[in-house]
Amino acid sequence: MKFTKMQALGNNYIYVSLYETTLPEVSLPELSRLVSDVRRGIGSDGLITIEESRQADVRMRIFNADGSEAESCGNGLRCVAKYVYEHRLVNTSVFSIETKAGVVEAQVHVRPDGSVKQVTIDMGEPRFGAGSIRYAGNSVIGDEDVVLEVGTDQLQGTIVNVGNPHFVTMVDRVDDNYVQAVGPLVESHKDFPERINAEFVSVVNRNEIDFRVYERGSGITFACGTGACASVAALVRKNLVDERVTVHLLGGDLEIEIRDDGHVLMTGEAVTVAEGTFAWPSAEPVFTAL
Ligand SMILES: N[C@@H](CCC[C@H](N)C(=O)O)C(=O)O
Repeated sequence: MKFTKMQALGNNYIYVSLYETTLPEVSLPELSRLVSDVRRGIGSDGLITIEESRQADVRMRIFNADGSEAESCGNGLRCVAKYVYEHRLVNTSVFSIETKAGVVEAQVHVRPDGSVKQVTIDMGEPRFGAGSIRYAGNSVIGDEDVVLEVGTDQLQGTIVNVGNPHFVTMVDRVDDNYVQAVGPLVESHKDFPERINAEFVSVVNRNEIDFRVYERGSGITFACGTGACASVAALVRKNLVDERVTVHLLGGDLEIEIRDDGHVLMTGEAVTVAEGTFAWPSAEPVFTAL
């Protein structure tokens, strides 16, 4: 199986273009678990396939490192956009990408040598509150917040659906130890039957925020594009930041803009790390031992 490893702000996936290669006879969740394993596979935050679409110019599917399929992936969308443009699977710099959550628009910023380093994605309009996801709790506050019982603490956060689900909590200062301790409890909280991505954000000023994430199905990652979009959308709704915000993530910065029509625009890097062939037959026995 041919693959490309790409990363965006350190959020790295194995990309498999079904235009150019065939998949081994294994389910995609299994394949994602296998390639994501840094010791027995390749090592990544998950697997992304690039496929033909009936509704858009191309289609992507995203699987987390634990094999669960997500609806969307912001960093993945930017890498897919770079990939399909540079591989001439599209011939315009603005094109559409189908995800499990619907179709979004990508714009690649083409450099003089024809390569792409920066990509903007129009992520569409976010939805807010318990009604925008599968929520099984009974602790709703206002239109968009819920309170979770986490150990002996109560944690208030904003629910935002940007294709996939997010719980955005404000903290005084981002703290990686806190994210490691509390993130998994939020991700798998009983109030979220489909689990959730947990974001911890602190406002630096009206145009900058610090951000950490514990991703559903992948744990702590260096960056989460949809999480950054969800966080800025939540903070704009609470009038705590302006409509253009630089999000400082563990892996670097993302520029997020909330347009007048409510659409969230995300701009940031997309980088190719390696291309190769995954030796599936020799890997198979290793996988079955997992
Ligand atoms: N890292 C991604 C999000 C990947 C999916 C997420 N873990 C989920 O399960 O919803 C991003 O950049 O948005």
